[in-house]
Amino acid sequence: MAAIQKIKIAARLRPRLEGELDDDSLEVVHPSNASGGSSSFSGGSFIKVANPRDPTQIFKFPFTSCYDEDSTQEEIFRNDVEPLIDIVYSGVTVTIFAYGVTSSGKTHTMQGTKSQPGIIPRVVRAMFEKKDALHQFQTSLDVSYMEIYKDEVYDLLVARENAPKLPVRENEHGMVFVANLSKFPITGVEEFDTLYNAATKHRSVGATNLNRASSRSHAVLTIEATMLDPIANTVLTGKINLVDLAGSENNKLTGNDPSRMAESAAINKSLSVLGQVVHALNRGDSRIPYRNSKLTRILQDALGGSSVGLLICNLAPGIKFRQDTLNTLNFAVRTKNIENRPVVNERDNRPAAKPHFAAVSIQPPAARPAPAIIQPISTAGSSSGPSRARPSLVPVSRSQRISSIGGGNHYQPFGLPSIPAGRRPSGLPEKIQESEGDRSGSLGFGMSEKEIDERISKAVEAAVEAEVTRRLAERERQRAEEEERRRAAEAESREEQVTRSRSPSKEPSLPSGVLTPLLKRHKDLDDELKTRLQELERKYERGEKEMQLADVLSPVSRKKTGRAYVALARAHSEKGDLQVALDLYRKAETYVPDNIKLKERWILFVIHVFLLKLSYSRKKSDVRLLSFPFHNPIIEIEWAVKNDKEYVPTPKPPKKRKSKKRSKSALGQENPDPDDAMDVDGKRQSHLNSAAQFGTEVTNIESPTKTKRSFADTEDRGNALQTPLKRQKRSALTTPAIDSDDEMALPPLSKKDKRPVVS
Ligand SMILES: Nc1ncnc2c1ncn2[C@@H]1O[C@H](COP(=O)(O)OP(=O)(O)OP(=O)(O)O)[C@@H](O)[C@H]1O
Repeated sequence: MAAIQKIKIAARLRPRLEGELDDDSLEVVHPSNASGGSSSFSGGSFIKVANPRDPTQIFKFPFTSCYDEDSTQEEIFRNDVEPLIDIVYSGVTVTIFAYGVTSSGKTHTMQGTKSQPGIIPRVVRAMFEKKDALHQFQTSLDVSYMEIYKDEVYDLLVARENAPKLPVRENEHGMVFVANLSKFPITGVEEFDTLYNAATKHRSVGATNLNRASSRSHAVLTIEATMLDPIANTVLTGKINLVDLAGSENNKLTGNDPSRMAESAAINKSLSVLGQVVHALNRGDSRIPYRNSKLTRILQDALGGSSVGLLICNLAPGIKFRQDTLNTLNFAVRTKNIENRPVVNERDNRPAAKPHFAAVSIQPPAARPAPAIIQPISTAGSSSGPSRARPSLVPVSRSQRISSIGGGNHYQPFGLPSIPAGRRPSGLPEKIQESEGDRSGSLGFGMSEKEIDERISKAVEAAVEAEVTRRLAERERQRAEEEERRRAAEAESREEQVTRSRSPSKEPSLPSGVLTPLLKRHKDLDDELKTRLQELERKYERGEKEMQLADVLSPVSRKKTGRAYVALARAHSEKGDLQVALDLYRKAETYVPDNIKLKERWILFVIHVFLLKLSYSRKKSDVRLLSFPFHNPIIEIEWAVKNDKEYVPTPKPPKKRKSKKRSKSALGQENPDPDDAMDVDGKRQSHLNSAAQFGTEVTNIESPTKTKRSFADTEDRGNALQTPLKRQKRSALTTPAIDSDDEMALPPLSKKDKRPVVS
């Protein structure tokens, strides 16, 4: 297991700016404070914040380094940053990032001013100083600088107008990099300053209420040190990423205009993803959402990866920032649990031995090339308990070896190992060499190079020939087997056919002549079935279309269409086109399937039509309405109109006898006997009762204030036969209309319609 390095956290409180109120909402407490010491960053210090909701409650955030408002750039650099330079020169990637709310002093800490240079210029100077001390290496430094603005990556070292959006990619080893990002070699501090000052002007900066020069992007400056060991012919590559994050913003405080708002949204989103990544790493999630923003993708190696990390939390004083301060501190608390597994990036430049596999025939096999290593090489005793850090996914090719840092505790903040003597620069962690294959490049078998080559060619030819022959033979065998199987199957099926034709049929044969009418009947049925099916399909398609149309309409349009269909249905029912009316009600229902009242009315209407049809069919041979099975004047009028007869009202039955059973059976009866209906008053009455009862039920569920136009109603109005027949017919057949106060309802009945029944 590689040694685990937790991200180190440093908190820095900036001094109050002009116009900011003096309050003690935030305080940096050092253990030496009590004893009157002056140390501003010794261990054991913490940040003290009062709970905004309950000021009596105090939160304490202990960090290894806590810097108060009097701390200097020099202090921070010497204490927390300088030790990391040696780690960079050991071939490890180091990432320092400044995090905090807008105007909390991130840029001041990272970049600083001419009079108070920040971490970046100090790191560069220190890098050059160290480089000059590394006599045994041929060291070169390169710089690259990018910004992530609105989740797009731009090269800050090229003129802004020429800077395209750069893609973030992953190499074959799973390492994330920014494609086409320029990298400039730097030979001295002045050269760097010139480049950096020019690049800084390209960075997106804007004025907000809180900061006159607020960074609108995240900036990542990388100094890469390449150290060639000319004797060992190996190359060490160390990097330091200096990240000045844009600050989280509260748009109420910043007073951002729309363009600033868009920037702010991008900043806040990427910072939120950063928070999610930190949270996920803390929980030990299997999926870390690095890919959710460019910022986290680029910082992936620093967060749970193979680099050493330092997070500087910048804090702004004052109640105004208290909530943001708490957020920053909470973020810091989570981040300090993130475990990285730093690895040394070393590339072996020595030429690899040729894989002289042909030599197998004449000598024991040469050592095989070392396979790529996905995990850092383990260091005994370097693991400290169960780890939640992701294993580094940086694989190492044969010529690139990675060693983990572990063991001793040379650098206090990161617990790095002590420096071994030798050609290594002072303070560099020890590499663990993996076993190498035979690197001599010479077989030394007493054969000339030419002879070996010839042998190789022969061996290869022979091997290829043998392989080709083997494969051809194999294919031939498979083909023969397949052919055999096919023939056997064919023979089997032929045999089966012959057996079947020879053996007498088990089914008894029908006498001639019987089959033909049966077949004919079967065909007729078949045709009928087909016609019915087609009809059904047509109906279904029509319904489908209606449903599809209903699906795309807005609820209001659906309601309107449904209402229109109801109106049409009503018009048709008035005309007596009951079938059409039925269809239209059905359509209306497609548009307003949830309208229960429409459903109820529709059911009543269907029953009504059914009863009507039933009565007509019964009356075909009878001219007298008295023989009508139900005491239903509407139907009687219908019948009279349709048959051009005079309407004679049926005398009221002497007494209503309730018989649930009969009534049920009457409704369910498919072929009622007309004579029964004629002779037995009770039976007729039961039909009537059932209908009336049904109508009453529906009426009961409606509001008593509503106009009730149930089936029972219809009957009452139908009783008003003394009115002209036409109106009676209309009022009777409009029965299934919907309540007037229903959304789908038609206009309420006129007063005339409602007038009392005249008997
Ligand atoms: N330690 C400090 N000493 C003196 N002045 C400071 C310090 N820290 C910050 N400032 C001042 O506070 C102001 C805001 O600082 P800075 O621009 O660095 O904030 P920031 O966090 O980078 O803001 P943003 O996220 O908006 O870019 C600047 O005027 C800066 O000079």
